[in-house]
Amino acid sequence: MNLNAEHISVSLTGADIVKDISIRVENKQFVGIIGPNGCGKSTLLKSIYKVIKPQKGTVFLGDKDVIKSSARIVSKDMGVVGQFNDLSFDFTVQEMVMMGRTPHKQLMEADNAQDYKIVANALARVNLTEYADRSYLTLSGGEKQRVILARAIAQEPKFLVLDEPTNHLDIKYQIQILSIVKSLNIGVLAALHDLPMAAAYCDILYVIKDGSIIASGSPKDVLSKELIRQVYEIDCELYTNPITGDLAIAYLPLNL
Ligand SMILES: Nc1ncnc2c1ncn2[C@@H]1O[C@H](COP(=O)(O)OP(=O)(O)OP(=O)(O)O)[C@@H](O)[C@H]1O
Repeated sequence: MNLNAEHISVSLTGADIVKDISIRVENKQFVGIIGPNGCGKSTLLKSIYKVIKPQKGTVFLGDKDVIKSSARIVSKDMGVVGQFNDLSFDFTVQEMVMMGRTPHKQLMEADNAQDYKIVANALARVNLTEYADRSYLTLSGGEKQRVILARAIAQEPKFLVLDEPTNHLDIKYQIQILSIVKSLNIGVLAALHDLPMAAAYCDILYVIKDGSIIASGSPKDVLSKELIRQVYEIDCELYTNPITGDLAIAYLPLNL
């Protein structure tokens, strides 16, 4: 399913945070958004998944107008793994993941055997089968992150938005989460911090600085030491990892 966000502008408390950004995710592409802390990645994603209403711009998922459609309608197609997933009330892991089934049910419709099967499969996918009866609030940050991904998988979305999905995760689970997301074979828009990881998993990268896109294209075309210096204010050398053949980055010390 294609996502087409055009001319998105968001101002918060008088400050222009997202400035006329357009982003396109073609069917089944994995598209990454990179940029330094505070550049507007989360704000842009929130305006795409309906938490913030942008002052200007349009968002279409397939032929559905995301901004004008109800959250319930959009959630039939769009899954979201946000940055902060804390709750005021406690639920079991299984209950949390079952919430992913809500968009597909009528009001008060009971969970059926098929829902339980989908939830069990989603938990297995993120290696949390044994955690089904655990209290969500007692989990570590990384375990919570995997539960939220399982919830999104149980939702069976046609498009997934991820805001720094590998926060809190150790290296094995960073790789696992991105590999699972890739294997879903649906359109993905993800804000990512780790540049080599973004290069390895994304078909297209958009680079944001101060609320504007300053570069976009394939990771190979976009990532250069000049761009990384311009965006992150750090010197580096890029090279090809001799073992994996992937892009690798050696960051050079800051002169403090
Ligand atoms: N509700 C708000 N009111 C005022 N300013 C806000 C609000 N939400 C976010 N901002 C500001 O907007 C800017 C962009 O924030 P955003 O969370 O989009 O950045 P980000 O690129 O996702 O950063 P990070 O990589 O640190 O998660 C920041 O300066 C932030 O302080």
